[in-house]
Amino acid sequence: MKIKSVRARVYEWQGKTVPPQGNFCSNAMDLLYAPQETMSTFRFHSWTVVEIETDDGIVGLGNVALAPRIAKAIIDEYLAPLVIGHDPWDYEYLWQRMYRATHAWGRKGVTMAAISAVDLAIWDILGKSVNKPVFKLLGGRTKERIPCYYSKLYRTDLKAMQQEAQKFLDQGFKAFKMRFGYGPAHLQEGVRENLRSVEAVREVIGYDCDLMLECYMGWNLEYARRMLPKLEKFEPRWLEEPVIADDIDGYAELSRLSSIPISGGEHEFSLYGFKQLLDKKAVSVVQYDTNRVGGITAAHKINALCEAFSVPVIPHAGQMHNYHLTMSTLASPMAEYFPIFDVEVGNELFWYIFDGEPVAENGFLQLRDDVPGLGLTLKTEYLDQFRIVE
Ligand SMILES: O=C(O)[C@H](O)[C@H](O)[C@@H](O)CO
Ligand SMILES: [Mg+2]
Repeated sequence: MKIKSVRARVYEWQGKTVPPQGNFCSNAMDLLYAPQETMSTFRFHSWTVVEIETDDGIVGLGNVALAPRIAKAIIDEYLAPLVIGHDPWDYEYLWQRMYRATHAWGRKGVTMAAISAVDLAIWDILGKSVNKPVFKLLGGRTKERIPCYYSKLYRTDLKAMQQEAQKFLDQGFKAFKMRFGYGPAHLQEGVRENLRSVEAVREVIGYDCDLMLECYMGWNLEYARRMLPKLEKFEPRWLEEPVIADDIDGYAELSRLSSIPISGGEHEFSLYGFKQLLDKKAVSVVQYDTNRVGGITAAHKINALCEAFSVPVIPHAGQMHNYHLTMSTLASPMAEYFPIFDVEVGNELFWYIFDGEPVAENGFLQLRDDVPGLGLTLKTEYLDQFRIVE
């Protein structure tokens, strides 16, 4: 079998979006004087879809949501010529070919995300060619069902956050991730607001549910040092991305300092990036995203590394490419889950592009043994609300 063609198209959402609310999620821009709404930099309203076809007509689907137009250009210009004409079963060779050919400028960030999208499509082909779901090629079924956590609860007025938490508690979720709205720039009032929002959510879900706290790189080491002792009484499962991804020593200090597990990884790339995080004991929960980190080829290796370090892997984002990695290893106890919502930040856009994504039931997800490959097809229902860039 040989790869015959690689097609990368950008799906740009033109439909309704929920306007960004002020302080709905602390983020890396908050520390700068940024008069415009700071989350505008972190809105994922377009997505690159990769379709790889083999000479015997199998089509594999991949996807990438970071800098989609740039990712498409990298795929068209650099990555497609490196894989066309080759056997997709030589996936390690093809991964190394893409990684090494772009190494001078691409080891992390959008190039690694583009490599991930091509790699996902290759694995989709592998599964389809042997009529097996991808997780069966990685280690098989390690769980009857995948526990997942409800991930949204962007900061808004406390009553609305409590109603949202109640709604999904009633749907059987036992774990919830909420977002802080404030960071160092918002002074003591922001500290108080942050604590009040955690208290409000805990009031609804109680202490028999897990609560994860998301900073999305919006704090810094000094602020996190001040906040951690104040958060201990809320028994968070983890505190996520308190500092920017490059501040690995900052992560390591916070991990040493507090009993609250520090999580991160959605902005880290490649096996080597995670070796560094683990060697420095920077995180207690690893959260790579398979469509960023280097695809399934890289994520599978990182799973093994995390198993050796006894650090759990709970991939960023509830999307099919991550579920196959979680299903196939005991190192990954659960998955993140973004329910279907009106398009807001864009985490939910996946639902508008693909069919096949499992819907959570009672806080669990299921992957089927009889659906080959990744298990996704391209949705047609919302096609008229996208501008497609060929
Ligand atoms: O962990 C997450 O889900 C990410 O950080 C979100 O995608 C981002 O939108 C911030 O909430
Ligand atoms: Mg996060």
